[in-house]
Amino acid sequence: MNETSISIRGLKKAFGKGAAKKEVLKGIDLSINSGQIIGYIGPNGAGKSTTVKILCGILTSFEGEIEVMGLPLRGNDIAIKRKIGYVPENGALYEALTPNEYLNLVGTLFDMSSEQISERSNSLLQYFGMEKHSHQRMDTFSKGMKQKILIIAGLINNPDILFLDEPLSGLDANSVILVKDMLTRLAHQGKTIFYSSHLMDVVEKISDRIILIDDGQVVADGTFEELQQDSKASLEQVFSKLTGAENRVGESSVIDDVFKN
Ligand SMILES: Nc1ncnc2c1ncn2[C@@H]1O[C@H](COP(=O)(O)OP(=O)(O)OP(=O)(O)O)[C@@H](O)[C@H]1O
Repeated sequence: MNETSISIRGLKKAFGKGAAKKEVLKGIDLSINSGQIIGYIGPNGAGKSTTVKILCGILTSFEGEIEVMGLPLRGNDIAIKRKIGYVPENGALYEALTPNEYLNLVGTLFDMSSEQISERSNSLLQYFGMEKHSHQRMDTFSKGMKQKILIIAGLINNPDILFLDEPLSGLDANSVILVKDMLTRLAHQGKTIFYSSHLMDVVEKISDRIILIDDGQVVADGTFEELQQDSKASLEQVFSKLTGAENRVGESSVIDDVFKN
């Protein structure tokens, strides 16, 4: 169980060149164990999605050393992609397809047999109450229905590590419960869950360890209780305190000024 599944040393990432160069990740060091739910949080633009895209082998240029399940990411991205799942923030589905067709396509890319694909996708479609829509074109789906298919697609290959970038967007309260329960069970099975989200109440409840980044650097790392530092603060309050938003609250009087007439 608790072996290192992701090791990150001195991770830096910049976009653009010359005067337009922007450093987004400024030296991240993390060691993440399997069987844990990692809540990866931070303000807008802090570098969360960039980190996830690098770890999933989508962004291939970066500085530093990363190992995923003992394999250096550089040079092994295909082997690693076989063992991970990724639920992107703004996932593009092939919407002219039905869920069955789409999941079949994704499973085939992972070299799964058609029996394996239909067994796993049927169970997951049923779990999310989507089995009755399995033959319906996805361009007729609501946002939440599409999101459920993205989550199922991220799990179809039975990944050892599941990366989720704001996975609950569009999901109703019942579906959020289903996802939370599912992630907890998957972690108990030994999978690593790398969960990036702005929904502090969910992160607070499900994470074994919370990593807060701000401006491309880790500013807090620990269990929720450790981040609270003997206070009764909610994760939202801890977040505000550590990322400076707490000091900006008074500025909301600007709103009164703007709309006073
Ligand atoms: N392809 C790109 N080219 C240039 N800049 C980029 C690119 N992708 C991301 N950035 C910049 O990198 C910074 C971090 O972006 P990122 O998407 O990682 O933030 P985030 O923490 O996920 O934010 P959010 O919570 O708003 O989703 C932002 O300033 C963004 O503008």
